[in-house]
Formats: sequence, structure tokens, C-alpha cells
Amino acid sequence: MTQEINCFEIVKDLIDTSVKKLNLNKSVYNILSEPQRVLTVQIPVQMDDGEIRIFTGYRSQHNNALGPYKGGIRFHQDVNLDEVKALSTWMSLKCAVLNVPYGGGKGGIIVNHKELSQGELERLSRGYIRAIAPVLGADLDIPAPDVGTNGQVMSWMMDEFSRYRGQNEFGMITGKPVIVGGSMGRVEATSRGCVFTIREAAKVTGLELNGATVVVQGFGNVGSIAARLLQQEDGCRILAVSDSTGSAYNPNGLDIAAVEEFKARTGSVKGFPGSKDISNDELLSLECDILVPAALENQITDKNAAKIKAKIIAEGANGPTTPEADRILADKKILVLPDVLANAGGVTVSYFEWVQNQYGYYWNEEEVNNRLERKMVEAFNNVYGLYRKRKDVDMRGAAYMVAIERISQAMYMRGWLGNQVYQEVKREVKLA
Ligand SMILES: NC(=O)c1ccc[n+]([C@@H]2O[C@H](COP(=O)([O-])OP(=O)(O)OC[C@H]3O[C@@H](n4cnc5c(N)ncnc54)[C@H](O)[C@@H]3O)[C@@H](O)[C@H]2O)c1
Repeated sequence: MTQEINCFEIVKDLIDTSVKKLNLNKSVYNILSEPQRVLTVQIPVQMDDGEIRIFTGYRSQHNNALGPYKGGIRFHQDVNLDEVKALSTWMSLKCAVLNVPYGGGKGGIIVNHKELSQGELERLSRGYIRAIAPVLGADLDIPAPDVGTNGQVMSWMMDEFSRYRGQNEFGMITGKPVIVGGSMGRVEATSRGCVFTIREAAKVTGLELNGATVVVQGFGNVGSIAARLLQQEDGCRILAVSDSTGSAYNPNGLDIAAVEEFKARTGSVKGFPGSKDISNDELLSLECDILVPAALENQITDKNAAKIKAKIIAEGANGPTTPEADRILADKKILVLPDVLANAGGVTVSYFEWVQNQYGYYWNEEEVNNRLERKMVEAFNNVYGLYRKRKDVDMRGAAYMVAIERISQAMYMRGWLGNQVYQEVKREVKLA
């Protein structure tokens, strides 16, 4: 996150606007503008050279009106408390947009995980779970992977929590490998969900996906798989991809499977044969049909939004677009599929994973993908329908309204808003 842009302030402003547009009581904003609980923990880790290093970790539990807190754990050197709080708030909104029975949470550790050995990474992962174990559990708070964490880290965390409880606790965390209670399709879920929303957006805007041009910023879990699916399943031409080390641009299109193999071998997309390394600004302003920001926050700002030429922006990343940029993109009639919708496939299949863990009965990949498609299409239509009905919100505003309507309805029903009765409020959003 860049220093001058605070994504927690941004998400609070957006909630404030949506609460007002929905004619909801101010107390809805007051509750949603801060997480219900935030933990800061010190994690001592024995490094391979014997030294004890202390890492700082966070867990933010934003709101659990709709169900247990749910959200990933990020390992990154720039993690900070406001970022974790913002990410947990987005999780509450995302789960509500998708109508999955969860609240929002998020965790993070300030660490450059690439500098740690496997042993150090395992000790850090286990130490973090021991530190926050009292507020975790399958019915309380269920973490998942995010930037810098993966299925292996989830396995260590699940194992540590199982030791703490003295029994297997598969349902306490999602994004696990299939062999230890993971779900088929989870690795691809965020990207596949993003692709489902792109397909819906293409239908409503009349864009032919076969041959459509795509640019992807961030060639990690979300970006690389989204690029692969768009190429292999929809016939899109992927013009450029980037990662933190550089980019690969080829106007004739990149072979994404080959780029994945190149990155796995060299650690970077830069230098991929036949491609050119272009700057981040050049990449974002390429002539293309679809832009998928899939790196980190605050990438599309008032400094570069005017130069973007894409017709559709699908936010694989959380918080890639600032409010000033949103206004510029709206003026340019670019359809932005907001993060709380476009990247919600991950939490949706995490929910499926948790359901399968509770039942001890597992679905095949086709079942998972079909269920995911139904959820994503329904969520897209709810948000797009409201966006078309109200002329005063963009897709992000519409998604926030759908989410806040659901969360506030649950809060009213649970009596968190005092004696006010939900039905007395004039409702603008019809819930499914
Ligand atoms: N993994 C999930 O299931 C999931 C779910 C929902 C949202 N997200 C969001 O998607 C985004 C990416 O997550 P991920 O899991 O793919 O992480 P990841 O660590 O696998 O990938 C991130 C990628 O972004 C690249 N990157 C970092 N800074 C960059 C920059 N300035 N320019 C270009 N590339 C840059 C990294 O090199 C890496 O390739 C994050 O915002 C995350 O919160 C992830």
C-alpha cells in the first residue's frame, strides 16, 4: 500500500455513502466503520541460525452478523493494521454480496516470506496460530490464504490448531490441499469466479470474448490462473502480464501456460521469450478490452486512470482502484467489476470447502465449479440490476448497497440496532 492512500479510510467513506443512499440508520455506519475485534500479536520465531526473531501479526474481526468471521492471512513486508482492517471490512462486504453465511475477517504478518527458509516459515505459521487460537474456530473465525500464503501454510496452521484442540479441526481454515480436507477447484476459485463475472459483463456490454484482448497486472495465484482460463476457455488474447519484477508484453498474444512454466523456472515473467518488458504505467494504459488488476491495492489512481483504454476492468485484487480513479473511469464509461464481486470466487469456494468439512462428504470439481458459477452469476445480476436501476451509483456503489442491506438486516433482526424494527425502514434493495 502506498503511504499517502489509506484504504481503510476509503472503505469507510464508501460505507458512509451507501448507508446514506440506503436510508439506513447512522448506527449501521457506526458499527461497520470499525472492526468488532482487532488482535495484535508478537510471534517469537527461532531462525535457522538460532537467533530468536520477533514478528508482528494481526487479526481483524470486522463483523459477524451474518456468520463466523472469514478472511485470508497475508504474509508481506508492507502489512499494517489499517490495511488488515480494510481487508477485513471488504470481506464482510464480499460475503454479503455473494450471500454466503459469513462475516468478515483478515489477518497478516509483517514479513518478507521470500527471505525465510521452509522451516522458519512453518515455525512462523504455527506461532501465529498459537497466538490467535483463542479467537479462531470453525464457528468463530475461519482464515484462508492471501498474498504470500498458500495451501502448505494452511496445512501447518490447521495442524497447529488441531494440536491446540486435541482433535482434527479441518473446518477451522480453508484453502487447504485436497488431501487434508481441501476442496476441488479451490486453487482456481478466485480466478474462475472472476472469469464468470467477466463473462456476464461481456454479455451485458456486447463484448465478444473470443479474440478479446486482455492485460493482467500481477501474475500470482489470481492473475496467472485468470489469464490461463481466459485464454484456454474463452479464446481471449493475453497481451501483457506483470509481476513485482517486471512484465511481458507481446501484441500478438502470450502463451500463458508457457509464461507460467517460465515464471516457475526463473521466478519472473520478465524476459519471457518474444516479449518486451514495459513499465507498469505502459501496461495499464495498453489498448485492450479487459484489464485485470490482480496485484495489490491502489494501483489505478487519479495519476493513471485517464490513460486506461480497457472496456471492462475486473478487480482480481482487493482495493486496486482509488475513489478518484473510479470517478474518472465512470466518466470514460469503463465498466468496473468491483473487488467485492469480481474476486469473491475464492471465499465462495472456501465456503464450499467448509461445508464439505462439516459434512465429511466431498464434491467433484464439476460440482464445485457449477455451484460457483450459480453464485457468481446471481451476485453479478443482483449488483448489475441495482446499478442499472439507480442511476446514481457505479457497480462498486451497487455492490456495497447490496452488501450493507444484507448485513444491516441481520443486525436489525439480531437486535444490535436497539429497538428499531427493520420493516419500518423504507427498503430500497430487495434481497433474494
Ligand atoms: N488468493 C486468493 O484466493 C484471493 C482471493 C481474493 C482476493 N485476492 C487478492 O488478489 C490479489 C493477489 O493475490 P494472490 O493470492 O494472487 O497473491 P500472489 O502473491 O500469489 O500474487 C501477487 C502477484 O502480484 C505481483 N505484484 C506485486 N506487486 C506488483 C506490482 N507493483 N506490479 C505488478 N505485479 C505486482 C507479485 O509479484 C505476484 O505475482 C491480492 O489483492 C489479494 O488480496 C486473492
